[in-house]
Amino acid sequence: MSNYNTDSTEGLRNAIFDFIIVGGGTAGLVVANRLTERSDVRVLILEAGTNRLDDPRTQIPALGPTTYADQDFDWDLPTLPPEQLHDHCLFSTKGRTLGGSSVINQGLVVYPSQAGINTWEQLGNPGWAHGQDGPLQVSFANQYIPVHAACWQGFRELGYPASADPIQGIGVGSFLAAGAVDPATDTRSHAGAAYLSGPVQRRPNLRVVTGVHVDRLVLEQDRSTRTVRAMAVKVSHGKQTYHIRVNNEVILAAGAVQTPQLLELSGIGNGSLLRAHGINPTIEIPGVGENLQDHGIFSFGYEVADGVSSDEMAHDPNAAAAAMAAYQQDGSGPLAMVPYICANMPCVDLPRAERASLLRTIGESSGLGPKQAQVLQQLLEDPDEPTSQYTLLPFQLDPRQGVKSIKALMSPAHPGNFITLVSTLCYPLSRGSVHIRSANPRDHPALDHGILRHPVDLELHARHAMWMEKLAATPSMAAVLKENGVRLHSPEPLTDLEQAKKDGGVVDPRLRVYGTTNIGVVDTSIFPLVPRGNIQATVFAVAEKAADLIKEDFEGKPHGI
Ligand SMILES: Cc1cc2nc3c(=O)[nH]c(=O)nc-3n(C[C@H](O)[C@H](O)[C@H](O)COP(=O)(O)OP(=O)(O)OC[C@H]3O[C@@H](n4cnc5c(N)ncnc54)[C@H](O)[C@@H]3O)c2cc1C
Repeated sequence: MSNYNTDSTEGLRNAIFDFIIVGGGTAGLVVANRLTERSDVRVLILEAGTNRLDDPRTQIPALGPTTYADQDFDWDLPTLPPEQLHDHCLFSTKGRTLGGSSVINQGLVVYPSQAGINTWEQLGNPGWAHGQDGPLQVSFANQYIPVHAACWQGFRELGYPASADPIQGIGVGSFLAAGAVDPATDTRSHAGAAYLSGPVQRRPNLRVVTGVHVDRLVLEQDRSTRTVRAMAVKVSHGKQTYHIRVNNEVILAAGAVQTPQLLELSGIGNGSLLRAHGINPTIEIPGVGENLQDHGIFSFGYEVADGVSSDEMAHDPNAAAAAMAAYQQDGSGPLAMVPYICANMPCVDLPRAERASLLRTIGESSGLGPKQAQVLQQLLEDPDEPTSQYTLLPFQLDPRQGVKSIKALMSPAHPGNFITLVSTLCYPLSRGSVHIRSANPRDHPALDHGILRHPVDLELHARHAMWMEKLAATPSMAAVLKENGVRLHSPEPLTDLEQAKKDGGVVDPRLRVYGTTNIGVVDTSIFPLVPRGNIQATVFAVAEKAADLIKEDFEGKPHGI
């Protein structure tokens, strides 16, 4: 499916690599690119999914949603029905293709706040603070329609004009989100395009193999130093399984759900849980798979007034054909990029006394460790930190009862034109978990997003939902919405598809799993605290920094280059 052939497993059985990267996704490709800048380091990327780098659905910016629930692109993982959501199932879309979730995501580039990222240092990770730069192409759309201007104006009417500096991550207020789109080609700039471009693909020291599922790491214990070393990874390819040996280090970059799964399958995790599944624990780290964080989103859909344009290409074949013709002619039109108006909003209608009593409950009713409770309290008390990110989506989301996949959520069920206002919690207090259900690597793990488990999250979600209604009622917004039009709303928060896990002790500040000498983790699973808003910019930044650390460590070794 791509000119870049990554199908062959020939010679892998007897090969040995300096680094093996598990997962050719967002973080994995960054690290591979940076490590292979040194020509004498041999790197292997093992990606379970497909290679669709040449597929138009991965190139045309607005076509990402056409890949959802398609097994060639999306793991479409099931989740546990949480009791606090009256047992409604949530769903979890995750990239299953070279480039990972960055290939299928919505493309918003939102920069984290300085205060939020700086808490990572407070949580015991020296050297992990706010910074920037990299080859990802980021640009602004130019396909604005009246609903964008109305929303922008609506925020102003409520006293929240453009924020001080969304790129530096300071202040609250509305902002125009950039998109991961290369303005020179009008194509999506995902991890594959930015970090696995032609010249990188041709590096002789980089091998990429897709369609190979990593089942577990093969570990060896050094009894004298009481440390564990990864000797190889066990992979399956069709009906075959084999071990691929590693010289230096295995980097786990399989994402927030599958990295903990792989650690547990390899014997690293909570001892009693592993034994219950017949796995002998090699290193007992109880926090593996715990502390899963999910922003959670609430959405309200509004039918727009007659004659106001929004998402006609989603339900009108003529509009879709016109959009494709415009894109093919000069990269213009709604397929080129979906522009997003966003706002970082504090919880404005929460009186000071109520806020104080709400904040007192932070540490009382959740699995938050004291350090996390402390930094979250600090962020929630900070007047310059938002508690929700609002986003205007110029299309229909219909979170009706019984919707079990993101594909159904995004398939227009109503004939009219719609917009959707979404509120996403910035710093959720609820915590979930992800753990294996069995020792079979093909069984999906038990995924519990934890959404709404903490009462503060429920209160903030509810108050932000009410404020979204205020926004919709501003004169500018009301002018573009249909009076008494169809309304679509979440019966409860959806997951926003982001998770991050930190357990107070799975990796050290150089991202190496405790008790091991050569197992690193580089993906969203190592975020100590999920940053506010959409997180891909942070994933790219973290992976860049991680690559520097890995190179430094490699060079510091006696056999280093
Ligand atoms: C639908 C959707 C929309 C999103 N929209 C936005 C947005 O607009 N803006 C934004 O900032 N963020 C967005 N995100 C989030 C962002 O894209 C992700 O957080 C980020 O890309 C995750 O990077 P990662 O490296 O942790 O994991 P991934 O990029 O998911 O990479 C993990 C890789 O590991 C592979 N893998 C897993 N298990 C195995 C195994 N056992 N063996 C081999 N390979 C394996 C997977 O196939 C995958 O390729 C969105 C995410 C999704 C899913």
